[in-house]
Amino acid sequence: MSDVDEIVRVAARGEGVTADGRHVPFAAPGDRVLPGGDIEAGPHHQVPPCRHFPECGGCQLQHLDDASWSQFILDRISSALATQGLEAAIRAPALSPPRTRRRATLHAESSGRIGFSMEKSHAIVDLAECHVLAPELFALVAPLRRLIHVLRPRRRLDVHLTLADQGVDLLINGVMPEGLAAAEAITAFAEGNRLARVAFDEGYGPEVRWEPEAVTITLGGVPVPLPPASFLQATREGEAALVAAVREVVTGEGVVADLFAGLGTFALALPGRIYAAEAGREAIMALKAAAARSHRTVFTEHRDLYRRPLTPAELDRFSAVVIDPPRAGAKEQAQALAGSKTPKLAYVSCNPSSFARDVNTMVEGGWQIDWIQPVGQFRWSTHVELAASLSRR
Ligand SMILES: C[S@@+](CC[C@H](N)C(=O)[O-])C[C@H]1O[C@@H](n2cnc3c(N)ncnc32)[C@H](O)[C@@H]1O
Repeated sequence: MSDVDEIVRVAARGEGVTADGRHVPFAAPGDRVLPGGDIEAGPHHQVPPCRHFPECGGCQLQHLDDASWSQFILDRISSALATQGLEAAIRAPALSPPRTRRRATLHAESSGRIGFSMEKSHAIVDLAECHVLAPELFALVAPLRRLIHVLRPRRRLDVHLTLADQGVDLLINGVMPEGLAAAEAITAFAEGNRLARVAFDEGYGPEVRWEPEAVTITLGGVPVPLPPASFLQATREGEAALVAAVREVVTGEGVVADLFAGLGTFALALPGRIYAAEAGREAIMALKAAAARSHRTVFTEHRDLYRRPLTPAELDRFSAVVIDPPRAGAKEQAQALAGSKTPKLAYVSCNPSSFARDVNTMVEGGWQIDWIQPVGQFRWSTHVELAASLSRR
């Protein structure tokens, strides 16, 4: 067999790729593709720990060891930069351990099936085990199966699970339970499993049915009211890695801007005075209330940064800017940053392609990438996150 049949890298969607460009599903770097198409496992091929792999859409890369998963993450970032003609120093990825996901959306149907959607299909994998969810979240799968039988939903449900300070916060989208039997079942379920909150949403906003104590999430040491279905970094470890990287960038005096601030993952973890902008009204109100109670100086603004990005003149007031947009990136805000005089930027991204596009705009405006810290908080998935330090050349 010739060398060309060895897997040399992993493509964006997770298939192994041979030196001559052939894509081979579930193959790791170092695996050899035998003439009949069978794979001979190499040193980076691990036995996938979960019985649901590869059908379950929750994980695509369980056949990779951590070294080749890290390399996959590095390749995604460097190839996204290369499409814009950029290069940068990329640090070793910070990988979240198994069973640390504190936020996940499962799907469920009236038969009681509950789990992630199958890879490339809407069918639900009925979860018997999970190696990515935090144990507190996975422990609810069996009780939820029983509850869903009682609720008899007419359509498929989305089940949002978040590990809050008080325990698991559950939001079920797609059904509004009616009648005494359902109400009793919900109370017994919530009490029996010590849930922090149970809410339902049939399309008109979440209706809370159980919340014995106001639910919070502690960010930067500050308990923040947690509105149902809020954004949170997927793991505590991922949050810590992103915060540590951002803190390396934001060191000076003056006011720091936190754009796309959410509940304040960065605003509350940074020293000094912070301006925080966010389009989610409930999130920015929660951050404002939490900051006031803890005597942190956080000036909050409810603002749509796509329609109304901060102007260069507004940006010039800040000693540093943190930006953490959704997957689409922040094209208009990057253009304004390119034209501003603010000296330092921490760019946190969940999409290397939009990150590279935005950063390219800034590089053309006189910025440079100092370093990139990749973060793998969606273990064994193809999602890649990062925090980058940028400064003026
Ligand atoms: C990736 S999350 C980051 C949140 C926060 N920095 C954190 O780490 O928890 C992106 C945030 O951008 C907010 N967002 C989405 N579109 C926005 C817009 N047009 N203007 C301002 N904020 C927006 C979302 O509500 C969400 O809180």
